[in-house]
Amino acid sequence: MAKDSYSAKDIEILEDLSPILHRPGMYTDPQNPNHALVEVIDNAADEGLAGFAKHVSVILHEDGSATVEDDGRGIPIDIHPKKKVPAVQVIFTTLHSGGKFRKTDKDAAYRIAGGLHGVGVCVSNALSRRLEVEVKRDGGHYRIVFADNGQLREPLKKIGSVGPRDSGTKVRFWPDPKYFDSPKINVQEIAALLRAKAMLLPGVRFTLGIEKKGRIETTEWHFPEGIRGYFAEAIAGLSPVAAPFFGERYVTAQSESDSFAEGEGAMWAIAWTAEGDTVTESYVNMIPTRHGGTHVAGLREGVYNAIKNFIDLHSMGQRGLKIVPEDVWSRASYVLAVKMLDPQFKGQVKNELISREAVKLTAQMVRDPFELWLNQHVEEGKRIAELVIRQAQARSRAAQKVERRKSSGVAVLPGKLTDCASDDPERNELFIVEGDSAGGSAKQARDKEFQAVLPLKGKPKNTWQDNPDTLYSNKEIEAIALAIGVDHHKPGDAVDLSGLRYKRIIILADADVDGAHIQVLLLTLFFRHFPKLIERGHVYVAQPPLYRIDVPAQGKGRPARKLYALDDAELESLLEKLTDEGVRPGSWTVSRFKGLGEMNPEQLWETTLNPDTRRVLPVTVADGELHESLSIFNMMMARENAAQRREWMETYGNLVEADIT
Ligand SMILES: Nc1ncnc2c1ncn2[C@@H]1O[C@H](COP(=O)(O)OP(=O)(O)OP(=O)(O)O)[C@@H](O)[C@H]1O
Repeated sequence: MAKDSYSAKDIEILEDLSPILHRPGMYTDPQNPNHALVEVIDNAADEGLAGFAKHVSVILHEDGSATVEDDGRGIPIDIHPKKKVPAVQVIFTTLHSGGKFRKTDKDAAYRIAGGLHGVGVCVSNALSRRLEVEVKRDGGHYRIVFADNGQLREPLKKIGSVGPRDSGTKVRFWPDPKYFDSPKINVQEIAALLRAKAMLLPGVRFTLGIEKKGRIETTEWHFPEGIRGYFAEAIAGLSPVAAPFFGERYVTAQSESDSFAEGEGAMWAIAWTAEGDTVTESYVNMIPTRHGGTHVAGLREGVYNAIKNFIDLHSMGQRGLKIVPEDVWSRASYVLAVKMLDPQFKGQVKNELISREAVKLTAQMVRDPFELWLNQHVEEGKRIAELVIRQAQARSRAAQKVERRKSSGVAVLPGKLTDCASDDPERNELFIVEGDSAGGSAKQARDKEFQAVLPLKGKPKNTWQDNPDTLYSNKEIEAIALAIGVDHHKPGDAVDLSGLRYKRIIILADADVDGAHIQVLLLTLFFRHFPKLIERGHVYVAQPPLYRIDVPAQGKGRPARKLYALDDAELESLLEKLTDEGVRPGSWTVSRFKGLGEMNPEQLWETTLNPDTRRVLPVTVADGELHESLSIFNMMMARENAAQRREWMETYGNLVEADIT
């Protein structure tokens, strides 16, 4: 349990404020003030998660302001040792100040929490005309007020006394309309959020009051049965083919895991329906992840493996019919709530989880209990399996149709291509890889089922000037065209893409100068001779990491970790973050990958190939901008444009960082 001597010394500072007002879009969703309110609610809920708050109340006032009150420990008000002002003032005015960084310490003020960057309420304060905080703790009732986008208006003052056990925080703020497209808080979204938090924290009462004509109408959410009651309401109206499967599993001191820390794990509810919409909700440390992420990928993986085993065990499979994860997943409705020490989200709005280890964590937690459940509920299991098999049949019929169409214009596939097993172009991916050695690693690491590899020998030709008639005289270029199944064309041509053999064509090159050159040459080929593939979003560039960081275990509370960084900037910020977490600088080892060939298959799979955990950049052009991109290519790639190119480099060259290692 987190310690309860939570005070100013627990509040650490990483950086000074102000960037929020310059670039609000980087810190908040400018549609409406919901995100600013959610940050305040998340803090109150984190007090509930840490075991202190029992009631969180939200009131939306008629004047557009909102109040959030909790009965947790109260924000510390003592003088901050570094800043020499009360901690509560530091928290609302200093970016990256908070009590949630230190995860390694078993008695840190918060171990598992939705907050992590120490940015949240600074955003709410900076984007407000006025913000008032009241804190009750240690027998005193205190108040501090900010105004005009985060300026201190009334310093912290004791305004009364309270009983020794009375504690908590109350924040009221008036969003500044000039930062939002609409100044109105979206009530439905807040209600859904509080409802979900009530399900995730069955011991905490959540209420939402709406002020109308001076009176407050209050709704309360309470799910004594937690996720069961909540999920039953969520799927009411759908008819699942079998009873929902509920489960909950966390790493405990006894069940020591070598990859995960005590308290990490997941809770879930899942059911399958033959038709209708599906419910798909996911949370990380009680933060809703509207766009899902790696934890959802882990649930999918765990559930897929369990069902596949069940189908094999009960000999329900059919010859030649392959079950793929999508068959299991497309009709699943679920609510998933994961707890982890150190989640990484895409951006401060936290809509999507990107922590790679969440895939393994969730899959591990879910798989065994689900297999067990299926085998204890064989009838239910069979009905789910039948639905999955029907999905697989439908998918395979659709793919066969495409295959038949394709085989009419038979072309021989290039000998260098290591193709995938699946015939379904909707799933399949082609990696165009630099060099035979990297090609070999990619072949070992890939999922043979849907990932094909085409290794290139050395640098591909610069095809900018090539005449379409002679394009294929270069064997490498011909191999690419044959593999993808689409003929070269010009912008604006009516192109038949029905022969396209892969939905994604991914350029995979080393993260160095040669790799960048190869990327440019291949992009030149696609932009110049296969522009439709770019317009339709089929071309991607893989982003293999440049660095690997091995972080040793931090006592019993935190197992050893393997982290990856894309470039120097990411490496620097990762190391800073580790230091903030309390990891001793220098206790980690950083290794630089010299090339793709240096990664072992498992690393290459995890960082670059696995769709759930890899990083790839889609190559896109905005509508109507293809011609502009082409003219830049023309300047860069055409032989006769050397003078123009030099001029461009003299003007913009300083913006390009040369990698000269
Ligand atoms: N209601 C509250 N009760 C107790 N402490 C609070 C409360 N609200 C904020 N705090 C303290 O203030 C700190 C800063 O909060 P803030 O919202 O700025 O960042 P965070 O929650 O740490 O991270 P994030 O930027 O991801 O939201 C918290 O870490 C916590 O220590």
